Amino acid sequence: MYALNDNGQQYHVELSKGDVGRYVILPGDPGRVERIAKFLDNPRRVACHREYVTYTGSLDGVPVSVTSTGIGGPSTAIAVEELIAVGADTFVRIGTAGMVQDYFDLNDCIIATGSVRDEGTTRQYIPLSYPAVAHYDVVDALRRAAKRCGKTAHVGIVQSKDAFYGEAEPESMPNEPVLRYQWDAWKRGGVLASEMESAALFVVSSIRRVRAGCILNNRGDMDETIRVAVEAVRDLIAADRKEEN
Ligand SMILES: O=P(O)(O)O[C@H]1O[C@H](CO)[C@@H](O)[C@H]1O
Ligand SMILES: O=c1cc[nH]c(=O)[nH]1
Repeated sequence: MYALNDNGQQYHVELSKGDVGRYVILPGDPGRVERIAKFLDNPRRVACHREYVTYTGSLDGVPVSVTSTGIGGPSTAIAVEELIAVGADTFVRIGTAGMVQDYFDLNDCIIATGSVRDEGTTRQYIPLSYPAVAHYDVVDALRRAAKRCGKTAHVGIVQSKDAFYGEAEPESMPNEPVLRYQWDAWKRGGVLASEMESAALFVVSSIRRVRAGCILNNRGDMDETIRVAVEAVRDLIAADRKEEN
């Protein structure tokens, strides 16, 4: 099912079984991987190919990895598929986002419970009536971790799109009336923020029966958001350990 390169590694992420833990933190930006990896014990770079940079370290003695997804659904779906193929089963995306609602403080973070599938990748997996939802375990772990870290978190639906400039500069698009109409609909519907990867992450994860969640940041301190995500992974590790024993 999965494509391998000449070294027997996953074709795009260049990883093999044993290179990553079951818990993987997923930033979009490859430049954010090392910054997140510094929160792990003994992090080391295990792969770097295209937009996919991977570090593996540990938390509480359990292997945890960080892999960048690149921008958008296509590269995210590939990362998630290939990470699952080498043993990952729990994902936490850490990303930046534009705020749809205007009542947030710029320091607040967003925890996604689901995503509007306003992108093309997941339509190639399953009809649009299938929801893009985060896994309850990960949402709950993120929510509790934010509280412990003293970070205000808004929990709810986000939007995943393909065209960054459709959000950033709709006036430059022939499709401007539709973009504005839709943005207004998301706002009235309570959508919290707009980004580009969570729908692909949630749909692929649901279909493959693994767990995924997502925490987003606007202009706030990224290290604070990373700390929340790392705390949430610690919680998941502890809860999984308890369940296994
Ligand atoms: O900060 P990351 O994780 O890359 O996420 C957001 O930033 C990029 C756009 O600038 C898109 O990938 C969007 O989803
Ligand atoms: O406004 C923004 C900021 C980050 N990412 C987005 O998709 N939109």
